[in-house]
Amino acid sequence: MKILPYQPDQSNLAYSVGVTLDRFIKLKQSDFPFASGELSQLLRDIALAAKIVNRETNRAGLANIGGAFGQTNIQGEEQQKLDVIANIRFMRALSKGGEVCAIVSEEEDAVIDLQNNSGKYVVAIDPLDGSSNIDVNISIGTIFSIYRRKTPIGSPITAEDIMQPGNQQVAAGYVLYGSSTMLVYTTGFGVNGFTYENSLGEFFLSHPDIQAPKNGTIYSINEGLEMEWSSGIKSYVFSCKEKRFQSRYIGSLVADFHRNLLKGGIYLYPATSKNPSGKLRLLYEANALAFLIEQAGGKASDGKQRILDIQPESLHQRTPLFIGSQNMVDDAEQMIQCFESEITAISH
Ligand SMILES: O=P(O)(O)OC[C@H]1O[C@](O)(COP(=O)(O)O)[C@@H](O)[C@@H]1O
Ligand SMILES: [Mg+2]
Ligand SMILES: [Mg+2]
Repeated sequence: MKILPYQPDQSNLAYSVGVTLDRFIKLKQSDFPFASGELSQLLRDIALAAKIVNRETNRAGLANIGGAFGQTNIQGEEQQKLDVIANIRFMRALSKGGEVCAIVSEEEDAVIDLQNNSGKYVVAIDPLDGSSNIDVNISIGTIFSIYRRKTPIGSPITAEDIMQPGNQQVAAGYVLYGSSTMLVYTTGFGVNGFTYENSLGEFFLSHPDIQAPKNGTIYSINEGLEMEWSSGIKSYVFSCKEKRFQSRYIGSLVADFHRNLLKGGIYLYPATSKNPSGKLRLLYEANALAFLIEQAGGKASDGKQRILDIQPESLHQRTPLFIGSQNMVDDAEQMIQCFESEITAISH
């Protein structure tokens, strides 16, 4: 009986499909000798729900799942059907998985206690990001943050478990439902992106160890709100125009963030009279993207402080957000603070 050592094929006849997300999670888990596999399973549960929501988004136009749901959420925003569907899908996957004790969702007024005595993790989630783009076939996403609970497993959920600053995240990521569907995440050891291969039903590693360029030439801001900008924001955006930077704004945070993460750029959503604390939510939008951008060598600020150091006070609290390439966010912060200190000086 002949036994030969396996020789990987060199002919390139069958191209390598790459590393699946499952295998990657397993490989990365072995980096942590004391890992018990729960976080790995939780990431798999999120990936499964993402595959289902991906299918729903692909056929949103066909299957009468486009359009408004006919209710508003606690933020007073009209819920889209896909907001509600995505919320149901992620809730179900997270509750069935068994790793999670509580969920904070954009679409739920209160904390959802899964009454799971063995659940170690708290998840904050924006099930469907970019809702205004659902019906017009523009990229949308899902954003998630994962924390370890602070109180003993099995004890009642308390504010201590929920109101954790972003620097306590153990993992965070997003799913982008675009021309291709991608899942990008970090567990605090770099950022990796996976592309969904529909026909195989698998996410494959396509963007290993993503690094955000220190500088960029793209700025993303809703210019329709210019009348409400502070002079610091006006002067920063003007400086971008002077440098002939490109203005790119999709109106889906995940999609704008993803482009700027790969190409270099800055996304700005400042405070406005309509949203004096900014529009984006700290717990399930800003914190996750801030963890990712820092892991990729970029920066995230509210104009004054690091997003990840903000102590949350309410579930759906908003924050101004300046996020992207390190040097661009530094510049924006400097301009914002310089104008604000001038205004303070004048007012005294
Ligand atoms: O329409 P505006 O004011 O520019 O706001 C767009 C921003 O609001 C959001 O749609 C808010 O997120 P949701 O769609 O999850 O509510 C972001 O994705 C996007 O960046
Ligand atoms: Mg959102
Ligand atoms: Mg949303």
